[in-house]
Amino acid sequence: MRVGVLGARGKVGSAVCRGVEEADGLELVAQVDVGDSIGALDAAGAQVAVDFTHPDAVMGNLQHCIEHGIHAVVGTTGFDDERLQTLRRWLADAPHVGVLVAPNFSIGAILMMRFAVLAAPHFESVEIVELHHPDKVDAPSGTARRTAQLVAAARREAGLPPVPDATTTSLDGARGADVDGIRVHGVRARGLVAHQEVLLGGPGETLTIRHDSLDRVSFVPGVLAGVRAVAGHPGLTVGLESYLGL
Ligand SMILES: NC(=O)C1=CN([C@@H]2O[C@H](COP(=O)(O)OP(=O)(O)OC[C@H]3O[C@@H](n4cnc5c(N)ncnc54)[C@H](OP(=O)(O)O)[C@@H]3O)[C@@H](O)[C@H]2O)C=CC1
Ligand SMILES: O=C(O)C1=N[C@H](C(=O)O)C[C@H](O)C1
Repeated sequence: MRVGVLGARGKVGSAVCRGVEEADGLELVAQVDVGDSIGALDAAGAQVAVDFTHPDAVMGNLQHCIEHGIHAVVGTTGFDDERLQTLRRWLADAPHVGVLVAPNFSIGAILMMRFAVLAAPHFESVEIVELHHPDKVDAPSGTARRTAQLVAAARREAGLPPVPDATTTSLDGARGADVDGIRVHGVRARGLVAHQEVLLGGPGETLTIRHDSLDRVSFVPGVLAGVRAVAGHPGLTVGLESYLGL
């Protein structure tokens, strides 16, 4: 399978390029970064494009891929409902093309989200703390947003009331961002890569579910699994977990 990488000189993109080069049955045919033409994908006959670029760049890249019949595996963050709807509209005109958008490709993070969903109905309180390197441009992280949305849905389904919080006076930001009623806190510090805690609380106990990506190689096996599977999943898929049956 012929693979092109967008954001090829970036922190994750460069790890993905190495992963593709070392993988059986995959051929790295295009490496595109700022200043390069995205047309290099079509010129090289790429069948799948992997995007780890920037929230401001990813939609333009995906429009190009879909129009040129190139499947896409997307790690770049910044996807809200409106962007996902736009992708679905573009894909309706290209029914054979598959696009996978995954907020996190590491297996540990996917399981952390799954465990959080399992635990959510059993605890009165839940908050999320995401911790990242200070070069990250978006907050909260895509993973934290997705976790909060999934946890909120699990709580709703279980008929839980809103998370208790007696705060009536606070400094701006002191209680974090509100994502579907779940508080999400962001930490940025040199030395960190990508980390998240889901803190659940009930009478007399807390449960903390924590995941740490200590190296960006943690994302590569999931990306390669996405690359191998995306052509068999036409249309839009959100989250690698659907491909893994989780
Ligand atoms: N889903 C997941 O598992 C993960 C997702 N991410 C997400 O992936 C994205 C990239 O992260 P990271 O690698 O750390 O960031 P980096 O800034 O290290 O890499 C992004 C690269 O993309 C380049 N770039 C920007 N715009 C374009 C464009 N239009 N075409 C081609 N290349 C472009 C950047 O160039 P320049 O520096 O010159 O702007 C840079 O080289 C972020 O949104 C991040 O949140 C990160 C880790 C895991
Ligand atoms: O920017 C990063 O580094 C990461 N971005 C993704 C996110 O926003 O969730 C995935 C991971 O947390 C690393």
